[in-house]
Amino acid sequence: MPYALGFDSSTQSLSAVLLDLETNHVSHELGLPFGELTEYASPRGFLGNLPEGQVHADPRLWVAALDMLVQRMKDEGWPLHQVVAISGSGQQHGSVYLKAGFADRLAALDPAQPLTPQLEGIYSRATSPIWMDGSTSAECAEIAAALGGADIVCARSGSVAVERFTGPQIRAFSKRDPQGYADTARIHLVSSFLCSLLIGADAPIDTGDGAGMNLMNLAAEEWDTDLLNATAPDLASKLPPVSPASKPCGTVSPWFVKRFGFAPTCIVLPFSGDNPSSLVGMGAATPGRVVVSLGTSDTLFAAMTEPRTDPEGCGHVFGNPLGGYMTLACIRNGSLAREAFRDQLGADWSAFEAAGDAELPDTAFTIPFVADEITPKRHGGLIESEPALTTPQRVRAFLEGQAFNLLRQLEWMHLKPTELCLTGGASRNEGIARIFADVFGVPVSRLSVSNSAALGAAMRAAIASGTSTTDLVESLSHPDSSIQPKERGTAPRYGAWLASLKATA
Ligand SMILES: Nc1ncnc2c1ncn2[C@@H]1O[C@H](COP(=O)(O)OP(=O)(O)O)[C@@H](O)[C@H]1O
Ligand SMILES: O=C(CO)[C@@H](O)[C@H](O)COP(=O)(O)O
Repeated sequence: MPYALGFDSSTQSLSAVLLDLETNHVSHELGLPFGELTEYASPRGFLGNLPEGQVHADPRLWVAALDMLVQRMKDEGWPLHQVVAISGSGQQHGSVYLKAGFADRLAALDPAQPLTPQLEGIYSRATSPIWMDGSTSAECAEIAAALGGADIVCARSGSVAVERFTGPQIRAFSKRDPQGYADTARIHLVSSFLCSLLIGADAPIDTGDGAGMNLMNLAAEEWDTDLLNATAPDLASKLPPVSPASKPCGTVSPWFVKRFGFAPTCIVLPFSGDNPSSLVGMGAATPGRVVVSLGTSDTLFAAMTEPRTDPEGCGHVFGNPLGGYMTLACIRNGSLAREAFRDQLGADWSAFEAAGDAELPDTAFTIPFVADEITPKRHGGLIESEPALTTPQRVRAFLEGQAFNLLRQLEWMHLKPTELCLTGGASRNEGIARIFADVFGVPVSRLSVSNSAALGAAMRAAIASGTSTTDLVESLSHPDSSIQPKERGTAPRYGAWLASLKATA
């Protein structure tokens, strides 16, 4: 019986989904929260105590997690020898810096030894900046100036120069540590780094995740020489090639074959970003379905046929792994802000469940930016309009504020959804899902598979091995029964919220 396997390495965990290709159903699912790997001191997947604005992760954590997760899959009896195709995805924008000899090291791995120690000393930068890093405003301005303006960077790459994007992060590294940059022979995204481990060679960067770098020419689907030159010296030689997500880039390496029993013929597709991969998993790669992902970040995305950029400069165009483009807005104050507010209230998630039933006065709203926000750009600081609300009301106002901020993205995206598909860790909370239905004024649905990014990766692998996309979407991306919005809308509060948001600009 053939199987397709998908991985997803998001901010806080690595997960895997195995598809049975005879029935087109999920046969196995497993997740590994990075906090379990205590030696990396990253309970949330990233390191603490860095200079202001910098958020980095230890790349060895991702390597160790891959080794550990596949070992668990083997121990649980997953039919790894019957897997015919694998793909995966990674949190977007994060980058890994490697010395010369990375590919040689991968090719010479000893299957009797774990992965992490065999890659010691190969990193030219000890830590990897991730999407939460906001420390590169100066570099964004320099790149925009070199290209002749923010609008030119946006027209070419799909986004204005953005602090968390890989190009500005590479420029910052080349300025802060010129020797470390000179010692770097290869720069990978989280996605292409993990794919490299799997194939035992340098993997390409796919057009979905590649569009989140401010380095790829969106129309040509190739590195943009002017953007490369504006970013850092000799950058072209340090990047792997760009590839469509659908073109196999190798087979599983001997290390995985010998250690875990994969078939040497099992093909590997380029990994993509977690959001592009989730677009596939949610059955939204064909325009029509609008997805909200409530993971560490909150994102709203949809497929689109023509690239449409955000006049405010916060939204993005990425490649759609199944062809064409996708539109995306990313909110930094997602799950970690919900957790901080929950803890501030001394509550637990049941208060968020209960908030679905709370009623609010028309004047009550909350600007829910606990930490600095990127969409829109604002300094952190919670603003609650009404001092005397109950806990369920305060939670409702907070969640409505988060939903309002995603709702307003529909305008520049020119989207008018008739339904919203929710995914991500917080989407399982019924109260949160109900509030999103009320704010958007449309029914909300969810999939039974919780990790839509790993599912999308497995679906991409299945498509490459000959399964029809339509059959997969029909079997796997069929939303469950939907939550209907309440009759009484949230419109008056939305107006007050928008006015307050403008006033804080
Ligand atoms: N019952 C719940 N209610 C609200 N949020 C939840 C609940 N369970 C998990 N979460 C949130 O889900 C988040 C993790 O989501 P996930 O999609 O796994 O993140 P990522 O993919 O970014 O690693 C946690 O930070 C947590 O706040
Ligand atoms: O920066 C973005 C998208 O542009 C984030 O959405 C990252 O891709 C992290 O994703 P999650 O871990 O929150 O799923």
